[in-house]
Amino acid sequence: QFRTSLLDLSGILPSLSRPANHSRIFYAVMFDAGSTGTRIHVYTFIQSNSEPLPVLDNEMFHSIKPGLSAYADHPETAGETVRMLLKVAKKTVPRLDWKRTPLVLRATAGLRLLPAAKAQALLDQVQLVFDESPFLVPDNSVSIMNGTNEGILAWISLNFLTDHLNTRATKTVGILDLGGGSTQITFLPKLRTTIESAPDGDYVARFDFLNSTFELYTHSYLGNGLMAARLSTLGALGAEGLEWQVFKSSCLPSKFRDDWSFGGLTYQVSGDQDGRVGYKPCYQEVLQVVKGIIHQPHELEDSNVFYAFSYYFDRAVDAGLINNVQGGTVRVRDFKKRAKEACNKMTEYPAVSPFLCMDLTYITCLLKDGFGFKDGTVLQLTKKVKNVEASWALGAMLDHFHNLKIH
Ligand SMILES: Nc1ccn([C@@H]2O[C@H](COP(=O)(O)OP(=O)(O)O)[C@@H](O)[C@H]2O)c(=O)n1
Repeated sequence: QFRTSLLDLSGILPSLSRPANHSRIFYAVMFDAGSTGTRIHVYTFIQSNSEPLPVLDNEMFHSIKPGLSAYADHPETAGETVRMLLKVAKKTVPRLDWKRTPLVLRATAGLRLLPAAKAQALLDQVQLVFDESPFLVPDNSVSIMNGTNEGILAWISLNFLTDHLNTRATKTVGILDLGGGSTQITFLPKLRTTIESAPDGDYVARFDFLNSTFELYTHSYLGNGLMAARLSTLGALGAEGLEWQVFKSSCLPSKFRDDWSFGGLTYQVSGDQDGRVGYKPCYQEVLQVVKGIIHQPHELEDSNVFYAFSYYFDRAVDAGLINNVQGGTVRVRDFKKRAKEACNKMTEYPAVSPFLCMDLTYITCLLKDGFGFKDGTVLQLTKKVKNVEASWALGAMLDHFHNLKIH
């Protein structure tokens, strides 16, 4: 059932279709509970009488910061966030459709990084808000998604939106997702060796499509999202004594000092007044977060085109590499060039964004010394495709309706 559905959707998705005479509109709501924010995606689908399956007509998107994990010690406030976002669903979905419109929430790295009991308390609050709502609450509507699914579902979303999942398509696109807590790489290998030489564990995943099984290289690195990487670089990940410790880095302007929060904790951070500052020492620091942790897939060069989104997109905008609406293509060496500029300009304090040097250097290091991309590799930086968010959320909605049997 999924095959035909996905095929059908992918063929017609690009155009904003008008409902034909005897067509029915239906809605579905996906919440993305990320480490840095919570987002709602309200999808409008059209089911026509003549077609067995629906077409994606529209996505309504809204986000709130910070993420649910910021309320680890106040779970009711997390429920409040979701209740606020539900207003978007109430505005978008006509009242008569509420009771058959499903609500689903999937949490990612923010909740994965919390102690299980604290994460569960947050999910319980969300469940309460869902149960009180006038919408349809399916079984398993609130949960933490595993990293493999996060990578695979984002791959499905992006390939679906770029028309690479139809029968005529001969190639697919890879995805690079840089979240706050975790980062994902997913692509369809051309070479058997890529699968065979992948480490044991969660590096290969499959799902069925078009009479064949797609076998993807995919991995989610927990702790290698951009915000978690900042903490590791500062030596603050899992540290004690946050009240009195000041975490220093050569990636920050030397005169900079501030409080910085992630995952419900606040850290005092500063530049290194006496030590070295700039791109080179910074690269050595961020390398510790990447070296020996990130696996280099066997094939990357002249493999698929990679779509990069989330923080890859945001930081490329901050660095002036791309337009914040259209996105565009950049090479790995462009990130490197801007990282050097940002780091070697830090003496001109106050810097506009004190973490730009660290973030751009980490992205450069992750791409080169982490995944093993070459300086000349081209990345397609994307925020939206055909007005739909580049994210795992659409793939997760398709999985909800059609059970993609990811394994
Ligand atoms: N639909 C979305 C979801 C995330 N993002 C961006 O992705 C980054 C962080 O992702 P996240 O908070 O979900 O992190 P993880 O929990 O996945 O590690 C932020 O820059 C968000 O603004 C986005 O631009 N659009």
